[in-house]
Amino acid sequence: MKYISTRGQAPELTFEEAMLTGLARDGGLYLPAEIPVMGQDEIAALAGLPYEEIAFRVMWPYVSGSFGEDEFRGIIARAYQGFGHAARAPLKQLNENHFLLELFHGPTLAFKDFAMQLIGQLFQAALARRGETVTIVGATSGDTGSAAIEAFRGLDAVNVFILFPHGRVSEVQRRQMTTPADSNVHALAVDGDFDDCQARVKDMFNDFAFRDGVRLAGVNSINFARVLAQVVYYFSAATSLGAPHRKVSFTVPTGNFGDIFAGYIAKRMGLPIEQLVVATNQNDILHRCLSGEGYFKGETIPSISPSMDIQVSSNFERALYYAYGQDGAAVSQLMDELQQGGFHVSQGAMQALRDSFTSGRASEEETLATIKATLAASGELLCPHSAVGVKVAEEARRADEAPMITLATAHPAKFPAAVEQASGVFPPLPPRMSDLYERPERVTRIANDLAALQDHIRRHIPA
Ligand SMILES: Cc1ncc(COP(=O)(O)O)c(C=O)c1O
Ligand SMILES: N[C@@H](CCOP(=O)(O)O)C(=O)O
Repeated sequence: MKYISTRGQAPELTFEEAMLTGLARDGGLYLPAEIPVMGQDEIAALAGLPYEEIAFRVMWPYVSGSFGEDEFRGIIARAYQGFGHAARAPLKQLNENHFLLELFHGPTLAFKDFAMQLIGQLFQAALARRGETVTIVGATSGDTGSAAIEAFRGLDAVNVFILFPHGRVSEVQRRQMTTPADSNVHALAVDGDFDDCQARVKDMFNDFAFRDGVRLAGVNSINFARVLAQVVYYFSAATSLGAPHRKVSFTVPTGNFGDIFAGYIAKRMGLPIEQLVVATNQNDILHRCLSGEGYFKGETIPSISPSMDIQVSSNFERALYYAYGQDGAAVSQLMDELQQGGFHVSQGAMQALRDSFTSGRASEEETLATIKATLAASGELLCPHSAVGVKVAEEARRADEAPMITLATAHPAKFPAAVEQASGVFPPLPPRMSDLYERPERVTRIANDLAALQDHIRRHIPA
């Protein structure tokens, strides 16, 4: 399997090379040259299998040139052994035709652990084989950063720098990033918003002297391995509700478009998905775009679902690549226009996007009301991101049809203030994290300035 860039000007790579490379050298994002399709009988055979076996069968065609079969099975087993639920991604029924896919039973209590625990293992295996070290620089609105730090802390071959927007993540998220004592992990509180952090990370990748000098690697969803790991739970959830014999729909709380793009890949692999619903908070650039208003950046407004406070959705570039008929030059042109503020989507591409995605938006009030109402109706305490999903899903459901599965992307205990405000219930952290508020923090406050960030990173990686 070869991997190609959305902008068409970077070298084709193997899975392992694409994983270790991060952003393509033409500024684009790597994708498999062809998406493997699973037969309906192969999909049916997934029903009832352990999560790890489903993960192996779904991901194997993508990785088989880079990892051995036994090696990859071992990597999957180690990745998910620390999860706090035997099913890894359990489904809960909310009402007659609406289900919640709980993705927060990993070590840092967010869906990011599904991919990050896996790529932590993949990086270790690949770097040991090559005898190489890398510098991972990541941007986070709260959850990617803590998941990355948890997955890579204490590893000799990896130094990790996480940029998060100062004052714009929850206290639990911040402490998850600032309290690990391992010397190879560094939390940087940037004076800016998430989009600034993500832009600086991309700037570092586009500065080839810096990139090659520090051997830069990325674990944001820039990295296709991140997206791939998230494809798995679409299959596990859908087959447990009767796919491929029955269609299902998914609603995905969305920010950087990685999680819903994983659903799109699952659909292209043959999973019968009726609707893929993009659910946004008040930072609704994706909803506006899918409603035909073009893709124009606005100001990021802080919300009670801070992990989705994003205006420039990195993976939307991947969706545009397919919507524009895999035309790298067209994608490059759009991304240039985005630098100037935004772009209109062509009629044909808009139709292609609408064939794949629908969308909705939840206001702050609606999010709070959904947390309260869902607790009363089903006993399920939602985090604000998941509540955005449930609200939008209820509107997107059609009377006739496919069961709706909303992705519950984080544990409510990561956002206790909003959850308590909405429901009157304070969600406690799991016992293994109960001293989080007492642990000493280690963080560097830093300007939203490329040179300052690069200087800090150079000075903090071992010679
Ligand atoms: C809790 C939570 N929900 C939803 C999202 C949005 O996911 P994505 O960025 O893949 O669209 C994020 C951030 O990625 C998140 O941390
Ligand atoms: N919401 C994310 C933002 C980064 O997204 P990623 O999937 O590209 O890593 C976060 O919590 O950091």
